[in-house]
Amino acid sequence: MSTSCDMLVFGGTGDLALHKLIPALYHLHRDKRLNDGVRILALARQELDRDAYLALAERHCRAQVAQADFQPETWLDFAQRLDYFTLDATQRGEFVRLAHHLGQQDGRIRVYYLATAPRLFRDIASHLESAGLAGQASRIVLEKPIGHSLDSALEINEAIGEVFAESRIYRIDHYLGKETVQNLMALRFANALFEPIWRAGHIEHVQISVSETLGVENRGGYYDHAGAMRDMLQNHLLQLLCLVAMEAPVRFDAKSVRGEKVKVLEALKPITGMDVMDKTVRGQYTAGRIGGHDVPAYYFEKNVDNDSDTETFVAVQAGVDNWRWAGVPFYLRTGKRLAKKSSEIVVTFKPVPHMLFQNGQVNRLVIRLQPEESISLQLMAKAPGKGMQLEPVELDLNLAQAFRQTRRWEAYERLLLDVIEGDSTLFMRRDEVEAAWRWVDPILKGWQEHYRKPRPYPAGSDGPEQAHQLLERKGFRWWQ
Ligand SMILES: NC(=O)C1=CN([C@@H]2O[C@H](COP(=O)(O)OP(=O)(O)OC[C@H]3O[C@@H](n4cnc5c(N)ncnc54)[C@H](OP(=O)(O)O)[C@@H]3O)[C@@H](O)[C@H]2O)C=CC1
Ligand SMILES: O=C1O[C@H](COP(=O)(O)O)[C@@H](O)[C@H](O)[C@H]1O
Repeated sequence: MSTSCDMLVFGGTGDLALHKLIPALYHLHRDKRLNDGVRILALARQELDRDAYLALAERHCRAQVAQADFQPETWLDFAQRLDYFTLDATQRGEFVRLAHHLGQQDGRIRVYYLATAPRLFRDIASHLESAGLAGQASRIVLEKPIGHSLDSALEINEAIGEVFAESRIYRIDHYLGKETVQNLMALRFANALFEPIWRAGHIEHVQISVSETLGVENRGGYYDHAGAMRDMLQNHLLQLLCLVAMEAPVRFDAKSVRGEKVKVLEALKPITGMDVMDKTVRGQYTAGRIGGHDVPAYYFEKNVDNDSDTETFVAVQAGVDNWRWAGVPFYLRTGKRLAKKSSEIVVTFKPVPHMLFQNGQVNRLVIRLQPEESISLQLMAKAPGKGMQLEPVELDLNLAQAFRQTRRWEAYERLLLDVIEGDSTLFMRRDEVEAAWRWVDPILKGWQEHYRKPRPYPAGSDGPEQAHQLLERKGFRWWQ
């Protein structure tokens, strides 16, 4: 059971709040994880009274939560925690009104969740401070992406840091809240088996793929200025890379885990200038078919420029320049409107030094984050019968089956609870975000100078052909 707190969700009428945050809070309430004293206040400019907001939130929550998990009486109970406050976050004066509405804090924890565009972060932090709302018991949660470049991230971090101490800033990356992502740490650091072979001497290459079937939906205005690199790779995929590549932290706490992750980001081999042509692939979807339906090209999506050069797909060959990983390629790829929704980390081991059999293959560890969560190790075994006919078989750990009685938590449930509890282990520290941008910025610059046009790929495919060539050059293939 959590501690009591006021949770203020700026951008409370937005996509993130209605699709992810409110449903996550509902689930926590339903599972009796929220203290009775947790109050939720959604804020946005739209003029709504409390009833109208509750109706809006209920409609979205019903649509997001599995039918079996949504009970009208539980919703009514949960809704007692919920309120709405109309406020324009750019207007300092409105925070005085907010302070009156909230009343005395009396040491009570206040969580400010900024589910708004990053351009509002600075205003919100400074207006909270001038209204006397940024005291020691308050915490601020920032959504990714933090800025759109290193400079803008530095500016945001600087501005927020003037109001909130780093220990009270929670930079969220919801991939870190996913169950299997944390299982990756359990696999690596709670099993002696893997550590001796988790290094360049034994690992041939690593693939991290996050593919989506969705397009940009109603977020074209944001996405067309971001693209796949800023929206996904700079944060989610690099965080996954960190968890694969980091050294064992001394303790499982915020300081140690984040300290190890930042070392990985700092060791990323720079990709600069013309290197982008060899080491990266940008793609943009054209019209195609997904799940039996025709879908339009990216440049026909709502709020997208119709001669947009924004990438909806990116693949990168990264390298981590340190003792453990020298010479091991890390292939990262992510894209929208691909053939299937899946997120996987695939660690391919080197072949045996001398193969005795005709059809031996390498061992692979496949960590599936979604749609189903599983970890499997591909081994070679002899097929029954005469002769040494080898076939790959899987040692399979299906996490949903292994822990059948437990509902799988959504990432936001865990992370919201962590903020309330004051545990920032699964959040990004300032230097991590900046180190990630420091690596990404030269790639974006290289694209501006040498690689402006993304390669087209039909919606429903597995991305542009060039993404396959990126691996084929080294004799590898993307794991399907
Ligand atoms: N949607 C998602 O799945 C994800 C989103 N994010 C990030 O979360 C943030 C929000 O995204 P998303 O929910 O999609 O965006 P939306 O555009 O759907 O929502 C923006 C919200 O901000 C409010 N808002 C805008 N201007 C102001 C203002 N001046 N004062 C107060 N409120 C304001 C809007 O309400 P109103 O106009 O009424 O003021 C609305 O509630 C972005 O940074 C995005 O990158 C991150 C991960 C996933
Ligand atoms: O942060 C984001 O993540 C989602 C994908 O999240 P997932 O949990 O469904 O894998 C992506 O669609 C969105 O564009 C991005 O902003």
